[in-house]
Amino acid sequence: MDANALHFRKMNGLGNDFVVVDARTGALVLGADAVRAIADRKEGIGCDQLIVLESSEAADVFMRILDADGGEVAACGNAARCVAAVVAQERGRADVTIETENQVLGAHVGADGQVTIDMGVPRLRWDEIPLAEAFHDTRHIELQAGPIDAPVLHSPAVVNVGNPHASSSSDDVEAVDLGRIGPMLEHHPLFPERANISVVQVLSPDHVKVRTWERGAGLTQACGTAACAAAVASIRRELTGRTVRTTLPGGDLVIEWREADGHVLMTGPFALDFEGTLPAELLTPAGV
Ligand SMILES: N[C@H](CCC[C@H](N)C(=O)O)C(=O)O
Repeated sequence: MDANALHFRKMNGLGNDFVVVDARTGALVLGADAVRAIADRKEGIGCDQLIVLESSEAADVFMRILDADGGEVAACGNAARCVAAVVAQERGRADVTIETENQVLGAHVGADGQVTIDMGVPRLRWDEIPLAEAFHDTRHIELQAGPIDAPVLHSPAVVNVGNPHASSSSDDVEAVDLGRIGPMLEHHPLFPERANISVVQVLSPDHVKVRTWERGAGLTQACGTAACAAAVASIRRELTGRTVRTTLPGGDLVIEWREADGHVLMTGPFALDFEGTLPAELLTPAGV
C-alpha cells in the first residue's frame, strides 16, 4: 500500500464522525500519534474515531476502531452502520457481517438508508463490564465522582455492549455538566478499562433522551453503543418497553432488546460526507 496516498472516506452516524481507511489490500501500521494527528480537528482531518477496514476470515470485513485519543477499542455502533453500508454496496447485497475485536456483528442495509446492526447479547455482570469491585446488581452502582464536592451522577447502571458503559438517569440531561463530570467518571478507578459515560432522561415508555461523554473521544453528537446501553439500562429498570427510540444530540436511533434471543438491535442512518487522500505527514507525525 502506498502510504503516501492513503484514500479515506469521511463518514458519520448522526454526527458521530469517522475517518474510514481501507487496509484490505495491504498492511497499514498506524501508531497512536498518527491516529491523534488524523483525528485532530485543527491540524488533521478531524473525527471522533478512525476506522480501519481489514480482511476477515470470519466475516465480510474486520473493523478496527481507534478513538481520537489513539486508544484501540472493540465496539462502535455508529461506525458499524457506516461500514455495513460500504461493504453492502461492494458485495451487492443488503446483509453483511462485520468482525470486531470481540464479536461478529450481523448487519442489514435497508433500501430506505436505515441500517440495522445486531449488537449481540449485552454483558451485565460486574466482571464483564469490567468493574474493579463486585456489584451484584449492576442496574445501580454507587459511584462518587472525584472530590466529595463534585456533582455525582446518581447510581449509574453499567452495561457492556462490546465496550463499557455507565448510564445514569436524569430529569434533564441538558442540565448535566457532562463536560466536567464525564472525564472524572471515564477515568474513575472503578473502571479498569475506563468507560463511556451517559445521562439518560426517560420521556415515555418507548422514548429516552441520551447524552454521552465517550471514552477516548469526549462529548460526541451520538454514540451508538451508548444508545444501546441506555436502552438496556432503562429496560432493566422497568422504565421502558423493549423497543426504545433514543434521541441523541445528532438524531434518533431505534434500539430493540429482542426477547427471543436477548440480542440488541440498533437501527439508524449513515452518511458519506466526502472522500480524500490522507497526506503522508499525518501518517508519520513529526517527531515520532
Ligand atoms: N468511545 C467508544 C468507542 C466508540 C463508540 C461510539 N462512537 C459508538 O458509536 O458506539 C469507546 O471507547 O468504547
